Amino acid sequence: MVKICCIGAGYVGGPTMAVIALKCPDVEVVVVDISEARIAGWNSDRLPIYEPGLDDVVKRCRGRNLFFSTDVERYVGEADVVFVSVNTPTKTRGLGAGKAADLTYWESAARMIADVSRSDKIVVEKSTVPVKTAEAIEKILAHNGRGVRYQILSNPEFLAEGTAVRDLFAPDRVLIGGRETPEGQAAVKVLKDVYARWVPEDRIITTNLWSAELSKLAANAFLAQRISSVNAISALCEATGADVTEVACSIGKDSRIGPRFLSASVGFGGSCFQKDILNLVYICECYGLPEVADYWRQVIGINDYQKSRFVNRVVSSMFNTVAGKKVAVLGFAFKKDTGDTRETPAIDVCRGLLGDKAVVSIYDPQVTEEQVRRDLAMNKFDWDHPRHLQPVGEPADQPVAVTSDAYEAAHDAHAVCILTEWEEFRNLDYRRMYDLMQKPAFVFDGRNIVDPEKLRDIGFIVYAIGKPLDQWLKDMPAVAS
Ligand SMILES: NC(=O)c1ccc[n+]([C@@H]2O[C@H](COP(=O)([O-])OP(=O)(O)OC[C@H]3O[C@@H](n4cnc5c(N)ncnc54)[C@H](O)[C@@H]3O)[C@@H](O)[C@H]2O)c1
Ligand SMILES: O=c1ccn([C@@H]2O[C@H](COP(=O)(O)OP(=O)(O)O[C@H]3O[C@H](CO)[C@@H](O)[C@H](O)[C@H]3O)[C@@H](O)[C@H]2O)c(=O)[nH]1
Repeated sequence: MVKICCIGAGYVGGPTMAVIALKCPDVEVVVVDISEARIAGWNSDRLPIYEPGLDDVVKRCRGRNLFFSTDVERYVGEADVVFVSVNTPTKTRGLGAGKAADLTYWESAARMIADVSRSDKIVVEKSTVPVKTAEAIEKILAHNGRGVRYQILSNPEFLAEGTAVRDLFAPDRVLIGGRETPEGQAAVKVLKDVYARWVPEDRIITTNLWSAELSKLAANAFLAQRISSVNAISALCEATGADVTEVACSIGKDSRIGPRFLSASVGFGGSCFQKDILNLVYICECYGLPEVADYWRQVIGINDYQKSRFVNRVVSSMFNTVAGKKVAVLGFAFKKDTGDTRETPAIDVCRGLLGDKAVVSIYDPQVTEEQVRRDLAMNKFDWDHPRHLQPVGEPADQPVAVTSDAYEAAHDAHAVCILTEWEEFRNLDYRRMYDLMQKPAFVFDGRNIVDPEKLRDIGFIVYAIGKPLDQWLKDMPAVAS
């Protein structure tokens, strides 16, 4: 029986291993982590991450062939296949600060594997890493190996949060990169046989190590580029009277373009896109490709522009000042169906509003008040370290409230900003909201989930990303002066 151990019980390690355990009942899967709180969460009735369908998967195999433990060394030592799914944050200091991947956690995991291993192992890169990381890991293991033989595989993860279980059950593809030696190919086969238990063979792609590592960064860069492209067009729509939803639908009908990932928004967030593109930019610079680096950097540039453009619209529409005005923020997670707030556009928007002295009232069905305050107090990129190691500043004494429903957030507010596309925000009683609010009452829809015309009929002044502007906004400058 193959024994699997996964180092890192986070958004990737937890769900991925739970699905492997479910689909391979004869394989023992142990997920280990240095964070006691995380492991305690996985062993409890309240899992440490919110992901639709995950509770059920974990309940069906936890204690049978799926285990969560802090005894990292024991289970790594016993495993045949060790997945490494630890944080790979953006460096905040030193060479490559603000761009390069910080491989501290990866390196310490690799050194620990070398320390405790007494039998040959396949080590699988599950974290997203710079191209050529496998070479560095091989060196660490080879120089500390005491005769143990290792094969390194790259098996990047493509799941998206909110749909992780669905994505893992029916992935578009599973990618496995390995050395092109007989030993390397034998290791690829071991991992392929695990996935082949439920993934059709034609969806399991095998490549060389560097192609697999680079494909992950490239896939995220392409996805983020689509969002920045449609967001760039959204600004032009507002200037011309075109409607970005109609434009996206029209171009998406071209089968060469396709309809998905063309929703204009307040900006993309999440733990991956920005980090991985910065990583790609840094790699390009290191290989002497500044033009390529600049090309990808601009995807982030447009994303930052989109977030500040949204704040500018709010401020300029409200007579160029939000000082002392209550603004309700609906949604703080970076997308619906997750409680994850890493790099969420809501942080930048709230900071922008607070910078203009607004009083902000936030409601999100899955994000706690503690998390909101941590996020608003945290420095850029610090969120991507294991939670118990995150340097968190004292929450500043800011005029921020976190409410338990949308109506409470909107009570007495001058404006509502919709920043996450939660289903419940589509179905709010906007007439009731309007009655609760100061007048003129504004809605700024950063996700295009409300019908602007219906809200205008109620009496709201509505701004929706990339949609024709109503007269009020046409009369205001797009950029606050
Ligand atoms: N979140 C996603 O949707 C997603 C999808 C694909 C790939 N990825 C990549 O996967 C990796 C992990 O992402 P995540 O979202 O699961 O992060 P996460 O922060 O949720 O989980 C990482 C876990 O690793 C643990 N850890 C760190 N160093 C450790 C060590 N030396 N020993 C044991 N445990 C250790 C941390 O305590 C943490 O619980 C990153 O490289 C990320 O870019 C993430
Ligand atoms: O048309 C769209 C689609 C997405 N978004 C935003 O883009 C961000 C990222 O969304 P999504 O990609 O769905 O979620 P992630 O969980 O960040 O997943 C991405 O990042 C993961 C980590 O690398 C990869 O594994 C996934 O394949 C990749 O989709 C979110 O803020 C979304 O709201 C838009 O604004 N418009």
